[in-house]
Amino acid sequence: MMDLSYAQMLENAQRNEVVLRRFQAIELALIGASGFGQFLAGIRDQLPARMALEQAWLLLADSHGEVSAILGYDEVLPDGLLLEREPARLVERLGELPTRVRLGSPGEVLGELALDWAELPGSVALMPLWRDSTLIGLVVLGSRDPERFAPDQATDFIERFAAVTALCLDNVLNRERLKQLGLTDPLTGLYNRRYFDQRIDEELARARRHGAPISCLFLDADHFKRINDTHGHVAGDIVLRTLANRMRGQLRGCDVAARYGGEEFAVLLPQTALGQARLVADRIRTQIGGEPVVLPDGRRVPLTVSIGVSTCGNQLADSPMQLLARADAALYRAKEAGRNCIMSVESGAQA
Ligand SMILES: Nc1nc2c(ncn2[C@@H]2O[C@H](COP(=O)(O)OP(=O)(O)OP(=O)(O)O)[C@@H](O)[C@H]2O)c(=O)[nH]1
Repeated sequence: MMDLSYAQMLENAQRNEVVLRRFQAIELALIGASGFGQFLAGIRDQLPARMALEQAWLLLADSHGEVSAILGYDEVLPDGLLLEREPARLVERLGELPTRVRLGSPGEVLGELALDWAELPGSVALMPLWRDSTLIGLVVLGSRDPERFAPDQATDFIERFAAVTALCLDNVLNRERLKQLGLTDPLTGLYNRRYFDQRIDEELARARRHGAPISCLFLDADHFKRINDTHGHVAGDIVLRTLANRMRGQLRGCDVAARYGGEEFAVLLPQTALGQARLVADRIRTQIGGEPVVLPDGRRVPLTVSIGVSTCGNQLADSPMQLLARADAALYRAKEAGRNCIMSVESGAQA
């Protein structure tokens, strides 16, 4: 008896592990989506493929047509996407405000919400996407199998997945908003210099108010001209994109990373003192230089970066210009010192 229940527990745990891994794989795709198109493909294509489902829909609350404007959709929407201009009507059709995941037959779960199903599913899951007490959208998953989603099943994994999806959707819409406002760099998806210059003023003022340190990194690809000359400009662009992605992977959500010029990048690290900023810089340097960039045709391009670090410490008297100028001067010293290294300067010190 004991053995049997233990075996069952083990089997359940193993099954849960597999489901969790599948969700995590999709979450990674959603987190990494650089634009709304990729995000939608994650929901519409990858989610059903990985979870062995037939269909998935994304419905977005689109009050005042803001989402359509950001995404540039007029009449024609991509497959798998619906926009609801009057979100209150979504709730009306569902019968109640969906605060939690719902599982069951299409009638039970969706009420009068009509989706253009290719084939009416046997059972569905409805995931409400909430951000800051606002329902920003819904994901509806459909399975041919009537038993697949049943009202009495545990929903912990799907709830968690819904929370991550909502966060990613919010991010991706914000990113699209910024793209539209011309504050991101189209090649790398990082912020552009205009945005960075604006944020450095705000962040320095905030650091002053809170008496918190703030650091700045200036980062430049080494011998980038040689990369362009050897492999061509298109390859150079791929290398810059890879550099940006590798850098982004080492930063926190509150850090501000921008493409400052051609092959030059700037990062603001709020609440970060010099020692910590050097550690971050070294992580970025190691990550970028760790492996060559592999081009689509298989060519491998070695890549390193030099980084200058500056910090506004206790006195916080620096202007944004001074913080930037010191990081730039430190970067120059890193180049002088042979590249693929980090140089730093603290507040008040000469670079
Ligand atoms: N592919 C590509 N190249 C760019 C872009 N922006 C700038 N560059 C190139 O980046 C190169 C920068 O070269 P340099 O400033 O001489 O510096 P470097 O070769 O990186 O050498 P060091 O910085 O001294 O290590 C130039 O050849 C630019 O044309 C871009 O968007 N795409």
